[in-house]
Amino acid sequence: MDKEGDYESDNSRVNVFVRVRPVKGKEEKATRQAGDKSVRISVTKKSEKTFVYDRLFGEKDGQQAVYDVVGRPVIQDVLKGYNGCIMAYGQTGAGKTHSLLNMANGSAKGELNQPGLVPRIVTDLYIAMAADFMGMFTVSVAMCQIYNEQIDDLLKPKNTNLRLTMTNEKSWEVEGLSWYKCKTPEYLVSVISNGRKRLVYAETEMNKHSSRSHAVLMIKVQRHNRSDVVKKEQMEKESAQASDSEGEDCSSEAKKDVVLRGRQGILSIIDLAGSERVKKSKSSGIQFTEAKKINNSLLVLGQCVQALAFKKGHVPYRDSVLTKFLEPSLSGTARVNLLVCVAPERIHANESISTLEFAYRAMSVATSPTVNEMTVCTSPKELIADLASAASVVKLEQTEALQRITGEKMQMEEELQALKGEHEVVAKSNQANATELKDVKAKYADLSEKFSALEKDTVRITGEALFMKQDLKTEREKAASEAEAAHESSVRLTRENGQLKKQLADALATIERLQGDLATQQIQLKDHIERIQWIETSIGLHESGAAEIENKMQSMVDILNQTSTKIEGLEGALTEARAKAQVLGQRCNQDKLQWNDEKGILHALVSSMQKKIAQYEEEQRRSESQACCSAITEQILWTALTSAKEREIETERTNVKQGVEVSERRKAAHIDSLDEWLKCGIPVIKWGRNKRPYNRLVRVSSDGKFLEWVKMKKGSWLIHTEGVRRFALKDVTSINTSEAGKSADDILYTVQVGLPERVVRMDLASSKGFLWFETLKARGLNIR
Ligand SMILES: Nc1ncnc2c1ncn2[C@@H]1O[C@H](COP(=O)(O)OP(=O)(O)OP(=O)(O)O)[C@@H](O)[C@H]1O
Repeated sequence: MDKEGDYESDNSRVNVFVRVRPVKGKEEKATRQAGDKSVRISVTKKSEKTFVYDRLFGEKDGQQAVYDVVGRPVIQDVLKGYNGCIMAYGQTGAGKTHSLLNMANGSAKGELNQPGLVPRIVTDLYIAMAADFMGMFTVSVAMCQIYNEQIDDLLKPKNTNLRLTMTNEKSWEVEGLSWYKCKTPEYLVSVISNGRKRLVYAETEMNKHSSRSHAVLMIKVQRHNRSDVVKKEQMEKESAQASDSEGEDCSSEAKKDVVLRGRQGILSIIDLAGSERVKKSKSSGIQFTEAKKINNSLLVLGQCVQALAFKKGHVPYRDSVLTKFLEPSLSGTARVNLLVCVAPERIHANESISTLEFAYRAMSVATSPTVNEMTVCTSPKELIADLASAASVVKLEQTEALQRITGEKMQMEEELQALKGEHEVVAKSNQANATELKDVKAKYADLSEKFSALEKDTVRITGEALFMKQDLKTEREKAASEAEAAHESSVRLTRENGQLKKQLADALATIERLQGDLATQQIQLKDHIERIQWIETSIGLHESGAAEIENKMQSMVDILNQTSTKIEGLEGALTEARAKAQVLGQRCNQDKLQWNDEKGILHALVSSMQKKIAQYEEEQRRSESQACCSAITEQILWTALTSAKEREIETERTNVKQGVEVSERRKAAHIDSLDEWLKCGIPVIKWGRNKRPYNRLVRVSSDGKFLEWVKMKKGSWLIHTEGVRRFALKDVTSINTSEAGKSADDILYTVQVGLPERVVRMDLASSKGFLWFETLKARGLNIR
């Protein structure tokens, strides 16, 4: 078992790794990672299946992680002489090509930052070879695709429809497939990139760049051990003992009597086309045929894996070109790493489950990889030349390395020297500055001392000069008094005077000279003071920041002071405003009191008005009831006036009832008077909904065709001309009576006019009304 990081590969069976690519867009996920080896998948939300593999790569695992586990161990095996096979299997669009063939040179869109297994394998392969000095390596590459069950060479486009032929080792070989030797990784990558360009891709609904063929890349690595050289005769003896050994037949090459023993490993990297549901991929025409062939070959692959997993006697390798091609790997002589790619979306859950089941079965396929020994015949001369060239390469490398190291060392030394020089210059200038400062300070002290000494001298000399002047004055006075006092010694005195004058002139000259010296010394002193001031200024520059800050602080203090002054002013204004507010408040209180008074007056006014309104309403009620009384009185009068007529009507009714014949004249006279009464109308009181009485008059129109409901003027029995409602007498459907109360006046008359939907009711209550309506009825005026 090989160990890669925390993964231990198992060479006794196919190693299976599952990679779940990131989910696309906002699709719902059906897969869930459970640890670094198992994946859970659910078709519906309730059912969930768990599968365990050699390693699971989730969305966050990048290409390097996949390479470390799937790719790197296989390279080690191939370098040891085993055949290796890395195969990517999965539904279309699940990430097989992304994982295997993405090139570091960005030969396809979006590949640049995520190189897949192939470029990483190439790099590591050449690094491993360079580190193995005792090995002589030959790397060759071949590429082909299985497209519609046909094998085409990808490195030599004219080589199409190649045949698979059985080799001595009972495995299949692609006849006529071109192999290219690659001395450098750059060349190998460029060959692979060119081959990739010839792969058939198409855009489908499931994948914009869908592989339509199974892509096969084969890298053959031959390693001969420089130290493992045998003589031809010895080799022949050995091969006689073990006749099965692979290798070149050197018998025809007499001069090549030296044999180099070695090993050969072929690494096959297979990017299988993805299985697809035609319904989903919407493939049609050529793409439909391609999909059918792809699905069929993958089906046979599944059957082969199933047969191998269950160790069945027959494995249907020959049922498809793909399985024929894969037979050497699947039958166990190679180390096989299967990378199964899965799409995580729930819409692909069924396909993903089939893929995971296939992968799970593949884990049971047993392998027992064997080392491929091989020999190469060569002559001692060739061997020596190879060793010499290898040695020269190493020497060249050594020389180059030495040169490079020496160059770097020299450069570093130069840099060190330059740094040292710079350091010295800086140190010197520091020292010089310190010395200069010291000198200047000493000079300053010296000059200060001299200056104070000069000052003292000046004071002393000035004092002396004053004393001398004083003495001279005294002497003159003395001389004058003496001249006056002793005329005779005037000559002597004059002479003495002259001498004294001379002494005085000398003294004055001395004073003048001393004064000149003093002035010169003062100028020098001034110069020195200025110099010292300049030095002090330059030294004080460092302190200027502090001074500046102090100034700023001072200005801030000033601002603060100004602000406090303003605040004080504002406080004054505030006090003033408060006083004003107090005055206003007082005034407001006064106004409030006044307003309260006015409010009281208003309240009194309102209550008096309310009283007046109540009085007025009372009066109105009284006048209404008076009107009502007058109406009743009038009714009574009316009743009295018409009682005679009533009696006549009664008689008439009795006559009508008894069928008594009334004389024509009498009848006419009576009818006339009745007609008149009907037209005159009957006053009625209508009680409104507001419980108030309203005066109304019910009469028959002058043409005798209408029943009129006449509105009276408010509170009187005067007819309101506009308030007449007319109902055609022919429409009066019924006049009913009902007893509303006990007295005759309480009888309610309901006059119904028109159809039921236009019913107008006139409710009248009076005995006179009864008579009136009875008369109307008796008159038989169209009443139905
Ligand atoms: N692990 C991943 N990380 C990011 N993108 C991925 C990953 N796997 C696949 N993809 C993206 O998904 C898309 C389909 O991937 P890819 O072409 O490799 O699928 P495929 O399995 O080779 O499909 P087909 O069988 O149709 O060729 C590509 O755009 C690819 O960049």
